[in-house]
Amino acid sequence: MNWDDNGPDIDQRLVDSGPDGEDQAVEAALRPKDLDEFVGQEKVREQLDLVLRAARARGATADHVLLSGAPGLGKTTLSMIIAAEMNAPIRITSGPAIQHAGDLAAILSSLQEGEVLFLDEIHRMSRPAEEMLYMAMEDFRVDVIVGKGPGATAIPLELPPFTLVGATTRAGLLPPPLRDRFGFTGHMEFYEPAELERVLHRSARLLDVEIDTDGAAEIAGRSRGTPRIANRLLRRVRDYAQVKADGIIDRDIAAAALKVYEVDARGLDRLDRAVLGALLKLFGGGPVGLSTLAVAVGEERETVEEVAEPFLVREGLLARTPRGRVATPAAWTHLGLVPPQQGNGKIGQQGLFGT
Ligand SMILES: Nc1ncnc2c1ncn2[C@@H]1O[C@H](COP(=O)(O)OP(=O)(O)OP(=O)(O)O)[C@@H](O)[C@H]1O
Repeated sequence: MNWDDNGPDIDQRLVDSGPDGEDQAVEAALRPKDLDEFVGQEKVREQLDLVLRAARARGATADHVLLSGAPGLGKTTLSMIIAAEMNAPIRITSGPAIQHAGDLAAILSSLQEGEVLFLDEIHRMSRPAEEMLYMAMEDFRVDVIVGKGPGATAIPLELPPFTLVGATTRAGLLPPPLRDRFGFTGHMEFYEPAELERVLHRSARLLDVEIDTDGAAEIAGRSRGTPRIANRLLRRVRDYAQVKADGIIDRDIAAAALKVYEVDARGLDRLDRAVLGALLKLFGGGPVGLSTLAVAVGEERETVEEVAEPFLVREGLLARTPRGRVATPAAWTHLGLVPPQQGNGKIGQQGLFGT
């Protein structure tokens, strides 16, 4: 198995919150273009609106903005909205693409006045680049080092004022000196089902797909609080509706389509249910060690820990304890099983997709 610091390399899952090739093509068309169109995230939206309005009123460049939150919640989208609201161009790059301070100097020195620089995964930048960024953010200046060893000289380079929008999945990973240089930090939360329904209705309109209220609710409930996943599920349900029905998405069509794609009523997929199923059926709900659980489902430890568990924990279906992994009562209910003290872990009446 390939395994880099991005996480385990398993087949792209329908419920993965990272982008896939098809997403990248479609996402551009589905991105809200201004703050009014951007669904949910009320706090971040309201605060950002103030920051941007004030900057516009002063005729100044907006303060640097840090956006933290899980993949697919709209950080890239918000950075584009910031540029649009400031009527400024945007440059998009990412931490892993900037390994040398020189890479960053080249980008910074080519920015136009007022330009927005979106730096995704800012926590994965190299240390020398990060240190150059401190000075660039604060003084709009960088020192370019020319030559090596004792003869090396630092040539100061003035930069035009710009707005840095940094995105990170975990603000806690940023060194405090970097975090402190952002004038505004917005934490993006997972979306409520009702908000995802609004995202879905909007996307369906743009994709020219007919969907009713119940159909949108059915997809929203399975989208793990993430607009990217909601939009991806919508496209798969649209395919099903076109091939198997009249193209209109209602609750039954959405449920039938997502049964085919093995995404259940709470958004768990085959891997999630395999982990949960093993924990319940083979180990009586735990506690069981991670390695044992991984062997039981035929996956790597990292896959179970990094890919399946975070959502199961977030959903309150699994707990990580010092003695091992433990299923919660909700896990038994979700898989239609009866906890041992009530009935020795026998399979109950409910089917997996009906719960
Ligand atoms: N609030 C929202 N309203 C409507 N659509 C949204 C919203 N947030 C995200 N989306 C849609 O979800 C998709 C993913 O959003 P985006 O690329 O901005 O996420 P991200 O947080 O930058 O993810 P990553 O960290 O993986 O780059 C886009 O198609 C975007 O249109």
